Amino acid sequence: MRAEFREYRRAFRRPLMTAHGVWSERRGILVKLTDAAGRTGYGEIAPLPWFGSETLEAAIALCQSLPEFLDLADIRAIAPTLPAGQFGLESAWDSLMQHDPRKSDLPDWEPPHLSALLPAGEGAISAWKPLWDRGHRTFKQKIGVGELAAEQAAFAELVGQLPPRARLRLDANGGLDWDTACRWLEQCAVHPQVEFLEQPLAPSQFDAMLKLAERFPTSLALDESVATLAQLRTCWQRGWRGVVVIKAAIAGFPSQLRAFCQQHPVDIVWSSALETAVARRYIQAHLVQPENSGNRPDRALGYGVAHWFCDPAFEQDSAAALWQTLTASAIA
Ligand SMILES: O=C(O)CCC(=O)c1ccccc1C(=O)O
Ligand SMILES: [Mg+2]
Repeated sequence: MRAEFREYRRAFRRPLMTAHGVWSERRGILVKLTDAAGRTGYGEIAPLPWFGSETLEAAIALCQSLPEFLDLADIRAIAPTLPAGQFGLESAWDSLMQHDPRKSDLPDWEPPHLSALLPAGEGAISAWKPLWDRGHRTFKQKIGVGELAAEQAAFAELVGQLPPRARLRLDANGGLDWDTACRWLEQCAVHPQVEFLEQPLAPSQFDAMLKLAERFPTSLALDESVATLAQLRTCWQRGWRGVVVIKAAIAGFPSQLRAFCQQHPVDIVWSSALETAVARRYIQAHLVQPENSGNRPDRALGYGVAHWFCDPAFEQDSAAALWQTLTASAIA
């Protein structure tokens, strides 16, 4: 299998504001595998170092270290310290092996609906209605970005406006401490539209997160704590039975993730790492299936972030066309 790699770098239309700071462009790598018969498979390495994956530099070094002609053993040997690399190479391999040109690779079941990401703070108040009118029923808002009092005032206004059957996810990206997490959960307790509070505390605060989950009625979700399959395994072994947000693009080998999800009744929310359509299509076709979605195949997908890139080529379906636009940035 001949392996080629091209780097990409594109701005978002609007930056993602989280407790980690402002993120305004995505960098990553497209992978192209070609077999002796000329069949191709594409994959994407989309690292998220602030989330716990490898850096782009480490991913580039991986691409440079792989042989030009590789087989499955070379892919399986990619170190667990390179989870986005494991995903990108194995998904490219799967795409080549499983691609049947007579068949669409779109799932043959109706996937759960998409959660729409709202701006942080009071920006959400004018943003939710047009999204509701477009059919979104689940929303997500970042918290822990600005000042607590202002964020809680905006939250109260937002939940006051949302129809009772709307669902709202709050995502703190690990930016709260015990006291502020309690103050948020007190607010959430009186607003049944809140589906869950995502990653209130830093991943190092696992035991405190278990305690919080016991103390308040609102569900908690882990995200940064379960960035990779290895972390998901550890949290499961340590007793986490709440929601887990899975960003498959940085979680490691998709085959192992699939096996884990089929063997354990995990309450999964599949979520974007703001990857391009290349990884997104693979994830939606090969992972977001009822049999891989633990006990809750009805959770809205964290993929309501389409059109996040300025460059429309990054949202389109054809990996081959996107590959062509990146000719100038081949990794030698
Ligand atoms: O999960 C979603 O609904 C949207 C995706 C999202 O919020 C996200 C996107 C990129 C990086 C981190 C996160 C996050 O969940 O923290
Ligand atoms: Mg999150």
